[in-house]
Amino acid sequence: MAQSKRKLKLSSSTVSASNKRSKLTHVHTNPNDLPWKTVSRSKGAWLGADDGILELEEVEGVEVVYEEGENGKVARFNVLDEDEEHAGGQVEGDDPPTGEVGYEQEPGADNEGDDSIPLPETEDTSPPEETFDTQSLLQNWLAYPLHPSLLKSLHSLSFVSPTPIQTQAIPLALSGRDVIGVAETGSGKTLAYGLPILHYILSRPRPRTQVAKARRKLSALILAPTRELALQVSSHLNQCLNSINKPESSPQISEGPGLAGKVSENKANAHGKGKGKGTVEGKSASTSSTSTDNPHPAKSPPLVSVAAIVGGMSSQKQRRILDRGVDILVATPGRLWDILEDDDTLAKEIKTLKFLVLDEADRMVEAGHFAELDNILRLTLQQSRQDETDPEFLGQMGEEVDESKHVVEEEMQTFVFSATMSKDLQQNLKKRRSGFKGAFSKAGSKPASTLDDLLLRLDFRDPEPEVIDLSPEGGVVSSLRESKVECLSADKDVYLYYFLLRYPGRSLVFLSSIDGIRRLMPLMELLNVKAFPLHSQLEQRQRLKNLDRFKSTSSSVLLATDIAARGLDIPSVDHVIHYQIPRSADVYVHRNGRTARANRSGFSLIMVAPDERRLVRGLMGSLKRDEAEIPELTPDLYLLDKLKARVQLARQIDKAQHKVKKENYEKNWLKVAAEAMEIELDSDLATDSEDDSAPTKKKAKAKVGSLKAELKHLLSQPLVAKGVLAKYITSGSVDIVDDLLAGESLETMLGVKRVEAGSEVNPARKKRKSAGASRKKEEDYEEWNGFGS
Ligand SMILES: Nc1ncnc2c1ncn2[C@@H]1O[C@H](COP(=O)(O)OP(=O)(O)OP(=O)(O)O)[C@@H](O)[C@H]1O
Repeated sequence: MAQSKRKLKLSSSTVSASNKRSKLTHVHTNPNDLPWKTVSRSKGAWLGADDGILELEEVEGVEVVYEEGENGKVARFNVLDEDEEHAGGQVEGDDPPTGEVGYEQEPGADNEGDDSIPLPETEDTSPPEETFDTQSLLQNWLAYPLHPSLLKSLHSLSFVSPTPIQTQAIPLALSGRDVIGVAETGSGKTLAYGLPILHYILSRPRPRTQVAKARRKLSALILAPTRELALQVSSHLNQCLNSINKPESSPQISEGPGLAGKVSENKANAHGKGKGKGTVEGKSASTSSTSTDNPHPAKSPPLVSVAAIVGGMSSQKQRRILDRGVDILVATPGRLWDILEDDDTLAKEIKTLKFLVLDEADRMVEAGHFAELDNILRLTLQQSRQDETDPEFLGQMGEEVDESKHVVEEEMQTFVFSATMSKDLQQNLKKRRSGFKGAFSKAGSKPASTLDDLLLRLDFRDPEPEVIDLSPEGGVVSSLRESKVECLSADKDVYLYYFLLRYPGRSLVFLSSIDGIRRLMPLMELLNVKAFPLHSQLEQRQRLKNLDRFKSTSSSVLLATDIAARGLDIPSVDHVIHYQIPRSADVYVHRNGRTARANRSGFSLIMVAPDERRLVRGLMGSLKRDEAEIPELTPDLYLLDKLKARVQLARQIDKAQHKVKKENYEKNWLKVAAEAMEIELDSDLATDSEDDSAPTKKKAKAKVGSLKAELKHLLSQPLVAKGVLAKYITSGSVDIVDDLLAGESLETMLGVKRVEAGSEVNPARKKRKSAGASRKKEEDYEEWNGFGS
């Protein structure tokens, strides 16, 4: 039920009123007599329609004193003179650190342990500071004893409740257990392990001044298979730290004694006008002055630092960041191992980690990181285990390892998370005590796969790591609508083009090879489709740039290899298209997982050529599903046919352009080679390579020009649906006026209604068709011979 809410906000000056020159002006026993002010609620404070609060009021400069009365403790409210209250040395424009207290506080309750926490600070243009009541606004998080600053961050991110994997993993992780978490794509696994790590670091008393002086000791290592995923994980964690790392909002990692110290440090920061963020890939930490007199404020380090170490980016810069020390390191195994080979300090820190996380462990093995990963994991073994893995040691081994010999400073916790992990592997991991020996001892049975082998090398300190398996049946999330389209390989371009025009949105198209992307890119460009490539042969800077462009362009296409299949959290991907069949069921699940994330809806389409049907059947079989269950998308063959001409023309242009480029390259090469060898080229060849107006070149260019003009003309013609008369839209067999007036018509296809892709699929067949029926289907298919190339 909607209600008004009142908050009593105490400033530090009121908490320690006796130390300051505050002047008591009124004493009230009825809270309604206090000078309440209505608080305007900013967008950031919106928690959904059912947060139940219509109006929020706050009161400032009030001291609460509890007095023993006849019926127990009663609250008395001392209202302080406003001017006097701010005369406590507070710097202008700087909000004092506040200790807000819920109005409905139990008499006698201690202010320090109260749940109410300040809202995150905003930039200079911020509205009056707001308060909220954790009890009612973050009640779904209350069961978890997370650091108050983290709760504040969750609120500012509008993460009203934990996701199911977070609900299960966080308490276990907080209680020191090792966790193996398997949950559907987009279900919030990063914070399922990330929040306990941040909580641990934030809860250790560490004043900012100390943070600035000493090199930080690495607390957590998160390993991810791809650069993009590693960068994303670090930025996700930094997102939670944004308000925490601001010097003004939290001068100490944990609330310790010394409120006065807090106040003075905040004042100093206010003079420096510093506001900062966490460190990602060397991005600047917070900038603030530590002295009010310093005209050149020094950079102040973030309270918790997270760094990403990935290949393809300046390793010197990454080494510099590591030299300063970080709390959380997110890395791809390859680059990390490169660095570790010359960085003994870091290697030592890895030996005494508090948290080791393997995100998407199964992909890490596929990505060919086995050797590096294995080397890194060896560093995390307890000493006796390291001996155990040593080949020389193996030869001598035959006895039980004496666990009591281990001297462990602080037990490392291990978290392994993925959306796909076989049940067998989960069981093996759980029984890793015996499995571990099995993996290394000569007599032990061999692990089932490389992944089993690798994961069995993980040195869980927990005798029985907890396995949480929330993976959905069949591997796909319930908010995803899957579909398929059957077509000849040569027609996939036309079908893709049709799909992109018919269902505008953000589409992620997966191809199995980089060559395929290189072939499709120019076609997309010629057809005026906004497409960006993403594959491993692009420079890292370009990869990130393309990802950013895709994220920020509402109707665009990302043509990607499977480096984009795992973990990438791109908001609002409407469609995932499997242009080529994924090579395994896991890849199918992860590719699909780029859409329909965090309970949003999504659509996936798999393009199946006749020779790929067997593969798809196998793929679905591994997911314990029937291929016939996947509904078919029903393209409009009339429009498809019309698009064929455009695609064919684009192909011709591309071919002609390619030929010109190739000839240029060859001739240039010939010229360079001839010069190097000091020989003279045949006159024809020499003229051709130098002169742009040479007849052959001229001819080729003219051909490209005329084809381009033809395509331009075609693209300028509206694509008109069957039965629609473009000139007389109220005539013809289809009346499109209503749709046009309602804005429901698709601009690129006249007479075609704007609909979601999911609404144009044939209902799924529950059971495999009878032999006769499937023969009929094959015949239909033969009949529709496609477009050819
Ligand atoms: N408690 C929450 N409430 C709302 N959104 C959340 C919550 N936790 C995480 N999210 C958001 O959900 C999205 C998906 O989270 P995340 O990337 O961690 O998923 P994932 O399970 O790791 O996915 P994948 O398996 O594809 O890697 C992110 O945008 C994240 O910000």
